[in-house]
Amino acid sequence: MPLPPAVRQGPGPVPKRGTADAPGRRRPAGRLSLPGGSVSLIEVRDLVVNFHTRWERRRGTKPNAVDGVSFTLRPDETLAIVGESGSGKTTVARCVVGLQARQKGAVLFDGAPVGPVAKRPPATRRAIQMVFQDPAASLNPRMTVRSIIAETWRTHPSAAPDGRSWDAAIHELLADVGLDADVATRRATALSGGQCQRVSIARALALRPRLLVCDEAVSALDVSVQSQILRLLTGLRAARGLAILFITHDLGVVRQIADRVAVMHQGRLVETATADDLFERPGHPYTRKLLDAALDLEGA
Ligand SMILES: Nc1ncnc2c1ncn2[C@@H]1O[C@H](COP(=O)(O)OP(=O)(O)OP(=O)(O)O)[C@@H](O)[C@H]1O
Repeated sequence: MPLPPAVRQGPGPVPKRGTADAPGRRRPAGRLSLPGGSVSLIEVRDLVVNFHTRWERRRGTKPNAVDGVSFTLRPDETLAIVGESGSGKTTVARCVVGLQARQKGAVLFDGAPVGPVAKRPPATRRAIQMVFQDPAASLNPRMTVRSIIAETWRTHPSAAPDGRSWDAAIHELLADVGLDADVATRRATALSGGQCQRVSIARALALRPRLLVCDEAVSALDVSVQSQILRLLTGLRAARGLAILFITHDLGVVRQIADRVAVMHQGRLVETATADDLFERPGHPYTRKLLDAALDLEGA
């Protein structure tokens, strides 16, 4: 039995059905105004994704991995998507980045529909960068950190530093993520998990993105390093005017980083609220269950 959507939003007035965060209404493509007059950086509209085999499609009994998900993300906010394992969070994130095909729905960037990453204009590809769960695995072990960052500029020459040396720009990026300049000459295999994740973030920042999609980006790190990386992301967001879409199953992480939270359950988005509202007044029974489970874990 599908759960009914309970959509709330703040700060500002509760949106009526049909505003950018309310499900169920289709709008023509174009720039999208949110309540409060700002424009959405990302709008995901009625997204449906499944991994059915032909046989499963014919039987029509297996649920979709993502089933009619809609949300918006403002250019300067951090939206966390939270939910238990298998609820569809990563699939939504991969659709936003263009790494996952969809059966239905749309992803709009700056008001314009965007498709698979290979078909996106270079400027859009640059603007949306992803930081993955396993920092060591997402860095080529045979390359130095310098080469890893320089490679992004070879792929996207328009993002390469202008009028100064690449080494100087790489050292500046490393400083921005809290790493010493000598890390540039090391390989990922000679770095800690936290250092690798900082390098992954520096690599993403090298392309001057407008959106960072972080998929369980701190799950593989121990708790103290998690907090450092979350503080780093919060600082970078403010300094660089970034939006962050943060995928996590961990409500403790949500509390540290998110402005707003979207809760997914069995492929559906069941509640969207400000982080404060969600923790103080969870609106949906599934959200309450998640919060209770997190409290039980804390108390254990
Ligand atoms: N490539 C794939 N092929 C087949 N099924 C897939 C594939 N990717 C995801 N799924 C299925 O889609 C559903 C949603 O998966 P997804 O990875 O998006 O969930 P998630 O909430 O991110 O879970 P987790 O927190 O464990 O990563 C799951 O049932 C999963 O088994």
